[in-house]
Amino acid sequence: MSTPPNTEHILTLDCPESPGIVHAVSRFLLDHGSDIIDNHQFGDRRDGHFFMRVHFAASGGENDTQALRDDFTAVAAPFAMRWQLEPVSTRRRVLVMVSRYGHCLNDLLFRTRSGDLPIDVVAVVSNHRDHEELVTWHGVPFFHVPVTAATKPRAETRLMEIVDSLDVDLVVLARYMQVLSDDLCGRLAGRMINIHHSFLPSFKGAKPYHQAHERGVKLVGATAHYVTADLDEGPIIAQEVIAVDHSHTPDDLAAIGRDAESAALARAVRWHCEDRVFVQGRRTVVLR
Ligand SMILES: Nc1nc2c(c(=O)[nH]1)N[C@@H](CN(C=O)c1ccc(C(=O)N[C@@H](CCC(=O)O)C(=O)O)cc1)CN2
Repeated sequence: MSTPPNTEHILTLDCPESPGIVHAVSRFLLDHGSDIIDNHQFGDRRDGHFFMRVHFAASGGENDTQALRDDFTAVAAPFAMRWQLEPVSTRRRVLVMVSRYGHCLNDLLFRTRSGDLPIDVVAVVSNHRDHEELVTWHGVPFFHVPVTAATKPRAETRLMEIVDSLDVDLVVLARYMQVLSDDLCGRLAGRMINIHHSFLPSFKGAKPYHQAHERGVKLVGATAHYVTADLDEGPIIAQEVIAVDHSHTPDDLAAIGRDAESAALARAVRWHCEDRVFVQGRRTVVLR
């Protein structure tokens, strides 16, 4: 008899702390003939909330994922779990937005092409045409959506048309330099990531490297965070810092900082697409 295929899945859940959560999950996996490959959990004692991410191999094929979901519903209900169960093979559909600075876009496109990031960049949207040739070379659809104060609502409507038509899972602001409306932030809550070019909460807003130079910092940094209506205030996902010194000009700091920006953004995109990030109020829990 041939051995049925093992399909790897990721089960993520969070819920109010309660006795028996781990037992209920492990019992479910045992009852479904699954092997646990990797398991991370965190119980936040401050606010009594529990987080869990289980990587497991189920005995059935991919078409049994819905059966697993149907059965897990009864496990989740008594604990009021928020949960998700996805095959590891699911590739998230990502739309990248960029303005003039293209280093983060270039890094994401390269990491995707090389297989380092297991995502599909399904579109790039920009308010400028500077990076159209690079995007087209990668075989990715490029959408030029110009923005002015007067046309911003129409530009955001066009963006959502593209997001919906391409079934986008995640929007990544790769140095996209336009403030997005409260409405758009609400519609993409939890699935839009921005890279801010400073080690937040230091140096919010415009020209953070000039602010940092004025302050005489010895580290520059970058912060990848979920986008909310409050500029640069969204839950932080990943950060990166690089040492600098008194000899560096603001332009030097910006050049040095570009590596930190690309590294922090790629890490945040990876963790989000691997279902490792949980938003808890103004913070995140990252199970890695
Ligand atoms: N609602 C939000 N929108 C955006 C966020 C956010 O957190 N919430 N992050 C920014 C990125 N960003 C800093 O990282 C940033 C981008 C743009 C501006 C800004 O003042 N833009 C001006 C236009 C500037 C220009 O045309 O060059 C504006 O929108 O009027 C500040 C911070 C992305 N959006």
